[in-house]
Amino acid sequence: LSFKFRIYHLKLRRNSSRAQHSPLPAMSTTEGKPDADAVEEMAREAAAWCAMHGLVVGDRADPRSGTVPGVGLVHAPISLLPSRLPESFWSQACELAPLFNELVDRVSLDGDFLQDSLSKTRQVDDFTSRLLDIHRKMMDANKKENIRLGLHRSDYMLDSETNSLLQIELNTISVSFPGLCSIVTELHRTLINQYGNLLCLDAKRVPGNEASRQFAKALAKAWDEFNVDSAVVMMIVQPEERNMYDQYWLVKYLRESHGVTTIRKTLSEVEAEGRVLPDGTLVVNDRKVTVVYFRAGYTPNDYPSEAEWSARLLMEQSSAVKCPSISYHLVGTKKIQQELAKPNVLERFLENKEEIAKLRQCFAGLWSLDDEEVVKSAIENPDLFVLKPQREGGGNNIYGLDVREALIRLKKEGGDALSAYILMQRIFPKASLASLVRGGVCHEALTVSELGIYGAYLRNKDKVIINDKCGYLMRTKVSSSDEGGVAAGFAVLDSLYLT
Ligand SMILES: Nc1ncnc2c1ncn2[C@@H]1O[C@H](COP(=O)(O)OP(=O)(O)O)[C@@H](O)[C@H]1O
Ligand SMILES: N[C@H](CCC(=O)N[C@@H](CS)C(=O)NCCC(=O)O)C(=O)O
Ligand SMILES: [Mg+2]
Repeated sequence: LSFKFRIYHLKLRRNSSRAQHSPLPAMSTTEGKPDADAVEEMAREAAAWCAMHGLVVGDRADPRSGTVPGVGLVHAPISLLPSRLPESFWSQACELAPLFNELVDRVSLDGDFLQDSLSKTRQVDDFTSRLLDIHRKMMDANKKENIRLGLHRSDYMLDSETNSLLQIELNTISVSFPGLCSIVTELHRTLINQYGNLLCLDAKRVPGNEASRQFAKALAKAWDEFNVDSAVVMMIVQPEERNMYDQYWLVKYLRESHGVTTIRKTLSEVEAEGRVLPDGTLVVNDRKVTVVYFRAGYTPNDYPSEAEWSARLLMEQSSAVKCPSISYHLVGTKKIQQELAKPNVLERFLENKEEIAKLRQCFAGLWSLDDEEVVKSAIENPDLFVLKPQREGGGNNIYGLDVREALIRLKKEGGDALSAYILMQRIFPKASLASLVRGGVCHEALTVSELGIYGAYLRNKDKVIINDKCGYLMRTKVSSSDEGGVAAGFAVLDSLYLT
């Protein structure tokens, strides 16, 4: 193998001196067989490593892969080597994490701002309307959440037009991959150590990634703050969940590092088995629950009947720490993202001028559809925009010519139809070659990446116990795909190589 690599390496040196902005050494160049062999060898090693380290997801080919743990697993879709990012943008993204954590908490306390900002949306978007109903009930009951836990992920793309790091969105509910992302970093460090000297790569340029342990620690600290020893953490999950191993990593660290027991329940199971005691304690299946961690409940698909809505309300009414609370959930909607980008709005929630400037610096163009001018230019240049409904979980955005059609249709419909959406500047990251491995098959593609920084925020009344970045998720997708998404099958799990 080393002989092959030497040949490959020499070719690589010759190639990379030619190609400008050469991405990480493309694991296979057009010439010569050996490169393909080398790549295949690495892909096999990587896939085997994934299986042995729990970097796995349910295999959609196996009907039981989302319901029976340990059945129908396949290695998580991965890139063979980490994607590169200039260190300055990495530092900028890390610096923003505690600022966004604090912003979420401040905005969550302004119930009127949330209700008013979403008031027109609720006229045309039933899902958002149901969330607002629960929020309104809590406001009317003057419900206070003294212990507040946020486990967020702020997603960014590096816009090649402006060479600036721009926020795609801030997720405040059910952020995926805090478990698996840490293992991808380990995989890449292992592969670089094994092959790096021949590829002139240095594993130390792959930043550490403790997301799984730090999220488990934040959940455990929230459980500590509530201080009921016999209580459990309850993870709200979907009836079918092929990403269950990402979730089980948190369960494992909660138990092994913090001695905290987690139970997994669907919304309908909570409706059937849950109740709130007169003192507000949430009891499910006779277990006291002091922390509810939502890995479901972020999409209308999670509420197929009234049972799921009453479960959501029951938990909100209880004294348990909700991660997220209904307020934190609403702060993470795209409409609020767009409202916060308006002039002088951040100043309503934060005092520090530098921090406000840092947040604003990463905002892409964001507009409501009340803005006639912008709607007009989006109809004329649809490729420069993304049209977004108030939905999470991937697969809901509108791109390209569909933006024009949708806007013309919505304008014809008139009324508040436009208020269900926001318009966002389309961000164009630079494409680079990468080798992707999915289902044991390795192929090279032109890709773009999206960097997510995890953040944890834990507060008890006016004491901020945790406000920190907690690792990162790099998702890499073929550059031809508008939407992306790992679960959706377009993106792979990646990590970072700082340049
Ligand atoms: N402004 C944008 N420019 C380019 N791509 C975008 C933009 N907004 C979203 N995307 C792409 O669409 C995907 C989903 O969009 P996002 O706003 O994150 O919705 P969701 O909440 O469903 O994840 C992103 O991961 C990214 O690949
Ligand atoms: N199955 C659920 C999925 C939860 C989910 O979709 N979360 C959103 C933020 S709300 C998200 O992080 N999307 C990026 C994932 C991707 O790229 O595939 C889970 O894992 O618990
Ligand atoms: Mg997203």
